[in-house]
This record gives sequence, C-alpha cells and structure tokens, in this order.
Amino acid sequence: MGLIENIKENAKKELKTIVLPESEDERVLQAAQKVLEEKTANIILIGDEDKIKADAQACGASIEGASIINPKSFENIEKYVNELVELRKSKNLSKEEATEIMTTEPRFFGCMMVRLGDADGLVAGSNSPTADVLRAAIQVIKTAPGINTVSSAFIMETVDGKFGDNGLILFADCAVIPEPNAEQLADIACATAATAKSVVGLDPRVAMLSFSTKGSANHPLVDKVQYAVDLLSERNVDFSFDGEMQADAAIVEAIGAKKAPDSKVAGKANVLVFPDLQSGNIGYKLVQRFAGAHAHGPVVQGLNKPVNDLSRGCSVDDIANLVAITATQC
Ligand SMILES: CC(C)(COP(=O)(O)OP(=O)(O)OC[C@H]1O[C@@H](n2cnc3c(N)ncnc32)[C@H](O)[C@@H]1OP(=O)(O)O)[C@@H](O)C(=O)NCCC(=O)NCCS
Ligand SMILES: CC(=O)OP(=O)(O)O
Repeated sequence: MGLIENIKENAKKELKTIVLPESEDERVLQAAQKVLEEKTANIILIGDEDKIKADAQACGASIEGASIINPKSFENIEKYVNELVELRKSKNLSKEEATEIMTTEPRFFGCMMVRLGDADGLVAGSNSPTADVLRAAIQVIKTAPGINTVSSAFIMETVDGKFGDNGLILFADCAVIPEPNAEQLADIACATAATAKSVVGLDPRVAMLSFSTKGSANHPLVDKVQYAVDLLSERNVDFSFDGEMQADAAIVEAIGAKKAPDSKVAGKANVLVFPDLQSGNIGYKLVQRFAGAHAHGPVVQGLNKPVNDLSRGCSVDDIANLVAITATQC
C-alpha cells in the first residue's frame, strides 16, 4: 500500500473533524466531496450556507454531509471572541477588534474551533498565502508545551523510488522560518524527524544541508549549519543526523561515500533540513515540478493542535490527502 492509501486507512479508523475555512475555493468544495466519499474525516466548511451550496452546485461538488458554520450567525461567537481577547491581552486587542477578526477571518475562526475542541484539525492555504494561515495558527493554537519553534515539512513522494526510503523523503523547512538560526535549525531537525516517524513511519536519517560538505567551504553560513549539528549532538537526540553536507552527498550513495566517508547518513538521508527558507521553498518546488514528485504538505510542526497549510498551486487531491494526514495527527 502506498503512503497516502496507508494514511487514509488509518484516518478511517477513528473519524476526526477537520475544518476547511476556504469554502470560496471550488477545489476545497471538490476536496470536501472526496473526503466525505472516502470517509477519511468529517468536514466543517466555514461561510454563508446559501453561498457555499450555490458555489458547490456550480462546480459540481456534492457536499452533502458536511457541516456549514457561518461565524456571523454562530451561537457561541461571544465565547470565541472572549478567548481571542484573552489570548491577545498582551497586544491590547479590544473586544471590537476580536469580533471583527472572528467574524471576517475564517482562518482565525477555524483555528479557534480547533483550540476550543469544536473541531480536531484545520487545513487551509489553497486560497491564501502561507503567512496568513501560520499567523492564525500561531496566535490562536500556539506552540505545543515545551516547543519554541513552529516549522514545516513536505513529505516528498518521488517517482522512481531511488532516493530516501523507497522514494519517500522529507524536506524542511520549506514554509515557515525565513532565516532560521542554529537553534531553530536544530529544532526543525528534531520536529521533522518526529514527523518522519509518526506520520510516514520512517526511521529518520537527517542530513543538515549546506553548500559545503564537512568543511569543504568556509563561510559564516556554513558555520551556522555546523553549529546546528553540534547542538543536535548536545541534545542527545534519538535519531541519526549528520552535516553539514551538500544535497548530492546526502542522497547519492557514491557521492556521500566520497565526500563524507565516515557518515552514517550521507548517501542515504531520508530527511533533508535546508539551511533557510529560500533554499527550502525553491528546492521543494523544483523537485515537485522537474521530477514530478508529489509534495504533501506543508505539514506544520510544533503547534499544540494540527493545522496544516497548502500551496496555492494545490490540486483537489492535494487538499483531500492533507485532510487525511491532518486527521491522523489529531
Ligand atoms: C510565520 C510568519 C507568518 C510569522 O510572521 P509574523 O506574524 O510577522 O511574526 P512575528 O515575528 O511578528 O511574530 C509574531 C508572533 O509569532 C511568534 N512566531 C513567529 N514565528 C514563529 C515560529 N516560527 N515559531 C514560533 N513562534 C513564532 C513570535 O514569537 C510572536 O509571538 P508574540 O505575538 O507572542 O510576540 C512569518 O515568519 C512568515 O511570513 N514566514 C514565511 C511564510 C512564507 O511566506 N512561506 C513561503 C511560502 S510556503
Ligand atoms: C508552501 C508554499 O510555497 O505555498 P504557496 O505556493 O501558497 O506560497
């Protein structure tokens, strides 16, 4: 069974409720139909019921079985507003401002549903930049206890099975932290190793990427990655890691053996931690488009409850798949 089939089978075992706040996007309505037909989650759509039903009919999506909630007529809106005021107390958010946010920004409303237990998880981002989804999640859901860093990973399913574990390889961080420091890079490595284990079932081998392999170049950017590797050693983590190393040394056995002969990770990495968001975001999109890889995610890591993002270029299947992934994280 393939990765997504496996995840969907797991999601079916105990149905979770996933919020899709971007009901104005026809791909979301079509994905809702798919999820309901496949029975991988219960679905809540946010918005005006008449409009959503008309839009669904116009795009040929049957959303029967989905719940629809309109924040403007939601009976518990007062509770949601009060919770947001409390959460943003240090920023002096007024009740009027909180009411405006809760009734006009469905991503914030949806995250509040998840925070307060009225839903189990949320998937958004097909119709909004990642930053908007992340801001709502960070402000409303917050980080998990003991975690400082929210980051993300793409589960890349490459076609010929040559790289990673039978073609499965995680890329991080491709969506959240523009210029991670060494501490944050170490946090990203730990979070992505955990995602590799819990969501994909891999035994993680993490490569900390750079334009240098084991000191082949000297530059402050290389020093940062080396420092992140030192931090991982100090943390006594329970997964294999190594770096700094170049991408070819990380994933091609012969090149790994030449450039980093003593490494347990070089040549067989199944988690790639990019040194910054420029390289991570560009890197995943090139592999997705040039190599025809499926890019599942970005799976957001470090939050107290599951909220996952989509690329605006996503397909209906991408949304339905991410809903199943989210359901298994609940
Ligand atoms: C994630 C992101 C939206 C946060 O931006 P922001 O809201 O402007 O962040 P700020 O630096 O103003 O911080 C706001 C709050 O969020 C927290 N925060 C921001 N990023 C965080 C992270 N990665 N992990 C944990 N907390 C974070 C800050 O500590 C701060 O907390 P406070 O309100 O309690 O003081 C921003 O880093 C971003 O835009 N990232 C790139 C997203 C993107 O475009 N990706 C490419 C396409 S996928
Ligand atoms: C993850 C990502 O790159 O999102 P978008 O394409 O929407 O910017």
